[in-house]
Amino acid sequence: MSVTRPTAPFGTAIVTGASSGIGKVYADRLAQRGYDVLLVARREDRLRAIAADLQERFAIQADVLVADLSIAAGVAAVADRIADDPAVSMLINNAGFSALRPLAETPDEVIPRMIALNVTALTTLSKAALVAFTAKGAGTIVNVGSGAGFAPYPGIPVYGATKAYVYLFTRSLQNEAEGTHVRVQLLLPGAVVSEGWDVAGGGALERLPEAIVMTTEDCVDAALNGLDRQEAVTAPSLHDEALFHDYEAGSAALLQGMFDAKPADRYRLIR
Ligand SMILES: NC(=O)C1=CN([C@@H]2O[C@H](COP(=O)(O)OP(=O)(O)OC[C@H]3O[C@@H](n4cnc5c(N)ncnc54)[C@H](OP(=O)(O)O)[C@@H]3O)[C@@H](O)[C@H]2O)C=CC1
Ligand SMILES: CC(=O)[C@H](N)C(=O)O
Repeated sequence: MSVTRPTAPFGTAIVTGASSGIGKVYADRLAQRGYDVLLVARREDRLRAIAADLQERFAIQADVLVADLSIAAGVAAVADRIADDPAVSMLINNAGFSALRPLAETPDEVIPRMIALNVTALTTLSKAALVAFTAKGAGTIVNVGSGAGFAPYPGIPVYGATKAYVYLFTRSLQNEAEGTHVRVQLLLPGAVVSEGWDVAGGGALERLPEAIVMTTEDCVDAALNGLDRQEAVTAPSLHDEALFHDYEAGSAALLQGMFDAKPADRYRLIR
């Protein structure tokens, strides 16, 4: 006889990039809060070990979806799950990678792969979740950007630009979700200790002063605290919130200032 397990009270949280780093801690904390979790990444052995551990410690359902989110089939597998499983109540769009190299030294294949994962997958899955959550009148989307998306930083030309995209895209998504019961949080970590720095290469983490690098646990606990406080944007390591508010006020003024039928005086031709 088959036994149907009751759905967890909070539903199922999908965590992309759950096999290590920030995503692994998200899976842990959400399971602790009583969510069932669906863990997504490429390394199946790691996902299965994490899922087994979470099930044992928190008595929740932890499933695994092995998918490469830099290819369309992998993204479609997750999007289908969001569309088809009414228990899905949260999407943590966390999977991403960086390459610490100047553009001229970045292998050609890395560029489309990074954009596919950091930009296309996050966008496609956000859309799938927005549609599904709007239809059922509830749901939470968390998009993981980075402090590196706010200004050009040497050695990460493509990565920084993908995170600038995550910022602008997610702020727009929040406008679109306004008036619905879909919540969208933008998480902006600073520097966080994770395997991501090994993937990025160049031993950069070791060169950073300890005082500016956060643990994954502190990052995710602050992120969830921000979510509980209904924050739209959570930047765990940003102590001076005014910096962010001034940035947004400045960019809104710049946007307005960009629109005029006449060229600016400095471009007037002197005859
Ligand atoms: N660490 C930091 O300082 C900062 C990190 N961030 C962001 O945080 C997020 C998590 O990074 P972090 O925890 O540091 O790094 P990790 O390398 O520890 O985690 C990245 C996760 O993404 C998964 N992943 C990578 N490529 C793919 C792919 N093609 N398809 C599916 N999953 C993939 C990895 O799993 P697998 O290899 O098994 O597929 C892994 O689970 C990223 O978006 C990153 O940009 C933002 C700011 C700072
Ligand atoms: C610079 C990096 O690669 C880092 N993952 C970050 O987002 O700060």
